[in-house]
Amino acid sequence: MTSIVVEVRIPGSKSVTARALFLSATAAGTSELLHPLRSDDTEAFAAGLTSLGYPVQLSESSWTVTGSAAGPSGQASVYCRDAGTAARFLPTLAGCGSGRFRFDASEQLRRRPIQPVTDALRKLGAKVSFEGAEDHLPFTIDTSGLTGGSIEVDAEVSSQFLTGLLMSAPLMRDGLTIHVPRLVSAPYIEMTVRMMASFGVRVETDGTTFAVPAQPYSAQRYEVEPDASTSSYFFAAAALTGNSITVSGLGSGSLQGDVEFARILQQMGAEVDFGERHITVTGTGQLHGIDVNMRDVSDTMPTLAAIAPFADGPVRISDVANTRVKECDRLEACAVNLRRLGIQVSTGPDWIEVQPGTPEPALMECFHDHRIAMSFSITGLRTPGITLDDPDCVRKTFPEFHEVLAGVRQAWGSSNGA
Ligand SMILES: O=C(O)C1=C[C@@H](OP(=O)(O)O)[C@@H](O)[C@H](O)C1
Ligand SMILES: C=C(OP(=O)(O)O)C(=O)O
Repeated sequence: MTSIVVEVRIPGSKSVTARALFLSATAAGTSELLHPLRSDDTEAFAAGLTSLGYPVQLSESSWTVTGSAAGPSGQASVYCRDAGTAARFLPTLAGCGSGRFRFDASEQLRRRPIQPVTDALRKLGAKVSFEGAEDHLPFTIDTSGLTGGSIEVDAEVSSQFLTGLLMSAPLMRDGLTIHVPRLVSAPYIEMTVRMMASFGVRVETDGTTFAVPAQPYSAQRYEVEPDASTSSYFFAAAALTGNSITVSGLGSGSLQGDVEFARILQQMGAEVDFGERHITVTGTGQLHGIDVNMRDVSDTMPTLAAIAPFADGPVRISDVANTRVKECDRLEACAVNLRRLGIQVSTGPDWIEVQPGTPEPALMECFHDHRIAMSFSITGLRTPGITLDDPDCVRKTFPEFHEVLAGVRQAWGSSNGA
């Protein structure tokens, strides 16, 4: 079977956009971000920086950030909406300033863990007062700058705790050495270290200790690469339907660990051309069962779980405990929806196993989680009649998802002569 390759334009990476915004804000001068992601999460991040005194101007294809080497000063209130990145990265920046800074978020994000961040703030000299539950948002930071020095941070629940501290470390009086006994989602830390280098700051690391001297960032003109986690839905769609898709701007040089999702599809039987700056996935009509550890790429766990029933054997995904503390408990959310489709599934504390089967039409419960909505939309390519209870929740990272998916289907349809 020959299939026509459809190229899909994927918006900028959420994680790269958030880091580029942070690093631009803390570099004296004006930085320009090219092709950033415009979505609920990155708008919350940009608005948070603007509230802290680092104005971000948003236009269609580039954003301009007016940075300053000094931490924020005075009083500010930051509302993080649903964005884990904003809640975990911005408080340490606020701590490096001088004044009183209040942080709050949606009900969903208020429930998510943040204690390693607030513990670190206190150890480094700030006062943190919680309004409701201890060690959760909302809280207020009273600070006159962070001393820095040496600290231990457990990043087993989220790597975002470490990223916020790393990016803030050059602003601390003595710089910061961080000992990290446990780390999940390690590729995101590599991304942080590589992007800090792009903005002029070197981190010395052996993988468990990270040493960052006090030093200035430098302003940049920075190109944001397409989002690899978002690309996973289109790669999965191609693998599932026997079509071909290319994403340009992603490949072996990517900053994002989630590009590895394409290689998982390859192990399952898809044909994958993994270039330096493009990835093409072609469905072969074969999708094999797999036993795969997704600790490094867990944002793509729901993508795989949602296409798993179509494999010719069980799909077992392991080492993904922290997907239980994302926008929702993603292991349970996948299990609930797969069962609604009539598929046999079992879960444990950090794993899910999906049996092969033929999904029946059903209403999918999104749990206000963009990744659940996008993943089960892909299941719908093979099972007409699958609907979502909250299709708009995709706006967290990809407001145009449904339109773009419809466009890809149409392009495939016409290339197949349909
Ligand atoms: O640093 C980042 O940009 C992110 C890190 C990951 O979180 P965890 O480290 O909590 O797994 C990922 O799930 C999230 O979407 C973005
Ligand atoms: C976990 C995610 O987001 P957050 O940055 O809110 O943690 C996600 O995008 O899948």
